Amino acid sequence: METLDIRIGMGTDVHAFATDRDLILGGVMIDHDMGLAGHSDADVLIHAVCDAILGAAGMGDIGDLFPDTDPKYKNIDSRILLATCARNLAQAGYRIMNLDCTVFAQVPKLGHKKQEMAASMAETLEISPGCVNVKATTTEHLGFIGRKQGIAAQAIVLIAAQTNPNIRET
Ligand SMILES: Nc1ccn([C@@H]2O[C@H](COP(=O)(O)O)[C@@H](O)[C@H]2O)c(=O)n1
Ligand SMILES: C[C@@]1(CO)OP(=O)(O)OP(=O)(O)OC[C@H]1O
Repeated sequence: METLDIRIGMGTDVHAFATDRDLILGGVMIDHDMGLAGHSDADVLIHAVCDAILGAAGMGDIGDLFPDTDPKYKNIDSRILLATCARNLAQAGYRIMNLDCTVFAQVPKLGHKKQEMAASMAETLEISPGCVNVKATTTEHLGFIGRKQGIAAQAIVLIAAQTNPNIRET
């Protein structure tokens, strides 16, 4: 007889706006006069998703796997980091049931890019686009986001594994 092993994880990330940087969210280039500062491409949305996946699997956080002191991650496309997290998750015997995310940005407007961001992350994770939802909100001009100093993101993911109770865990 099989039992269902399900786990939940959440992730949060924040990056400051910076000049002379592209703005990339969920692996999608967003047209804006500022990008985000970071060691990698600073894709704050993907970083939150990585942390949600790692959290659900009990695998630490993004900085444990990809330290920002390692030159090999300098300006790296965060989809590569996300694909690594997905691979580690699969190797641990889990699959993603659904992923829900929120981007907190006063600017730019993101409504027209939400589907594209969801589809992009679904493609990288090799899951159905229907399993991924991306939302956006301003903070009504309050706080650092409201002052247009940066963008934050949160993600929550549900993962599941089929386990066989006849196999004793050591
Ligand atoms: N950068 C943003 C932020 C929000 N939206 C869309 O606006 C709606 C809600 O915004 P509130 O700040 O009033 O919560 C919602 O439909 C968001 O998708 C946006 O397009 N870009
Ligand atoms: C992704 C990494 C690694 O390049 O760098 P950043 O782009 O600075 O991102 P952050 O979310 O601060 O932390 C994770 C880092 O280790």
